[in-house]
Amino acid sequence: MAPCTALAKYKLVFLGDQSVGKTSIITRFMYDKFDTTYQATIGTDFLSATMYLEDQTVRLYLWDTAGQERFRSLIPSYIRGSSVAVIVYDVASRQSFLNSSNWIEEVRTERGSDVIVVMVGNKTDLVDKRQVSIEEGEAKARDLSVMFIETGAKTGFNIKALFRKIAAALPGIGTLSSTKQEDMVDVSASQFSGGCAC
Ligand SMILES: Nc1nc2c(ncn2[C@@H]2O[C@H](COP(=O)(O)OP(=O)(O)OP(=O)(O)O)[C@@H](O)[C@H]2O)c(=O)[nH]1
Repeated sequence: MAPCTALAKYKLVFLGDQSVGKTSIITRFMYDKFDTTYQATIGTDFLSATMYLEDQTVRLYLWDTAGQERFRSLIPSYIRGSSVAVIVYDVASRQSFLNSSNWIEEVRTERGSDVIVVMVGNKTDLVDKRQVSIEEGEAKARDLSVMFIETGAKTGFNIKALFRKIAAALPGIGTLSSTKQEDMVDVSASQFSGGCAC
């Protein structure tokens, strides 16, 4: 087994209503693939990614949770210990946007301010079905003091930018002093597949 080098590790939990695109965002980031068939996440899925930043490597543990109501009681245990909470809504579903407040509240209850929260409006390709404008998303994020970005898992729009934004905000990655930190983070991910137990 390879020796463990000091590697910064972070838990990212993906939350949001059923079918907003949590799994699709992760799949696009990890494998650059998109699947139109919907397969509900059962409980939670777990992936580990190594991310190569400008001058350091970090390991991200991605927790892809189920949006379905019947798994709701499990959510606090998934949020526990997370460094980052990614709250996803569907820009074509106003309800999922409204519900994003509840998800953020749940994160705050569990983690207080010890967590980076990113609100993500996904499915930007659904131009004709859009029910939530980017301005509304930005305003809500500002009100709730969380980060914000719109993405399109289907087209790949802003997926790398999302992870770049997260990486630049991670505690311990603050050595990049530029105000444009995000621009300095080169994101590429590979699935971690053993070799080191850390
Ligand atoms: N048009 C469009 N469809 C998308 C996009 N992202 C996801 N979808 C579709 O939306 C459906 C749900 O996507 P998932 O990624 O499974 O959603 P989820 O949030 O993980 O769902 P749960 O596991 O039930 O919580 C699938 O049919 C995806 O193909 C997108 O950017 N654009």
